[in-house]
Amino acid sequence: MTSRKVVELFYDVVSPYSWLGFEVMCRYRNVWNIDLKLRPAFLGGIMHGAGNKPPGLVPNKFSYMTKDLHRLANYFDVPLHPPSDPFEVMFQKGSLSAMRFVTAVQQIEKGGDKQVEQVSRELWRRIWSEDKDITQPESFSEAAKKAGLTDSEIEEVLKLCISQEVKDKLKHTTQEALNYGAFGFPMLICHIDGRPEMFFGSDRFELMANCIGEKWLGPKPDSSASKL
Ligand SMILES: N[C@@H](CCC(=O)N[C@@H](CS)C(=O)NCC(=O)O)C(=O)O
Repeated sequence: MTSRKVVELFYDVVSPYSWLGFEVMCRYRNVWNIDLKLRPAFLGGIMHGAGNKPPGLVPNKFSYMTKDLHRLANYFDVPLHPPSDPFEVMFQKGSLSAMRFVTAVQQIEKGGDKQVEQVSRELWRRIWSEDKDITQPESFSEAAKKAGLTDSEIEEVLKLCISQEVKDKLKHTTQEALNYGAFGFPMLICHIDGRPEMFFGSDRFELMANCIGEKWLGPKPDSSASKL
C-alpha cells in the first residue's frame, strides 16, 4: 500500500490563479510525497452552483487583481499576461468547450496524466499569455499539437469532446468539486487520514504543506530535493 497522500487539484483554464496553483503543484508532485490528481472542471458551474460571483466583477477587486497577478507572475515564474479584453475572454467567450476538450484528453489518456497536464498548460498559455482564442476547434488542435498529441489523437479528442459522455463527465467533476465545498478555483483537496481537507487559492501552499506534513520550499522547489 502506498503512503502517498492523495491531493486533488480542481481547476479551469479560464482562471489565472488556477494556472499559478497548477504550475506549483506540478513542480511539487515529485518533491512532496503526494499522488497528485488533476481534476479539470468548469468554473462557471462552480460560480452558479455555489451562488458566487467572479471577483473580477467588483471594480476595485478587478484593479487589485490586475496588479496582484503581475506580481504573482514574477514570484511564481509563470508567463502570465492578461488578455486585452479580460471581460470578453472570461465572461462572454468562457471556457466550457475548452474544459470539455481537456476532459476528453483525460478520457483517452491511459496511464498517467502527462497529456492532460500539457494540454491544460497550452490552453492557459493561449488565453493568459498570448491573448489567443480557446473556444474554436482549430485553437484546441493547435494547443494539443504543441502539447505533443498526434494528429489521430487530436481527431479522436475533437470528436469525443462534443459527446454526451464528456459533457456528463465534466458536469460530474464540477459537481464533485461543489460537494467538497468549492466556491472558486483553484481548489485543492488533501486526503489526510481518510478525511478531505479543502484549500482555496494559490496562496495557501504553506498552510497546506503543514497540514500534510511537508515543507513549503517556495514557488520553485529544487527538484533535487525529490523523494523519488
Ligand atoms: N487568493 C486566491 C484568489 C483566487 C481567485 O480569485 N480565484 C478566482 C478564479 S481566478 C475565483 O474563483 N474566485 C472566487 C472567489 O474569490 O470567491 C489566490 O491567490 O489564488
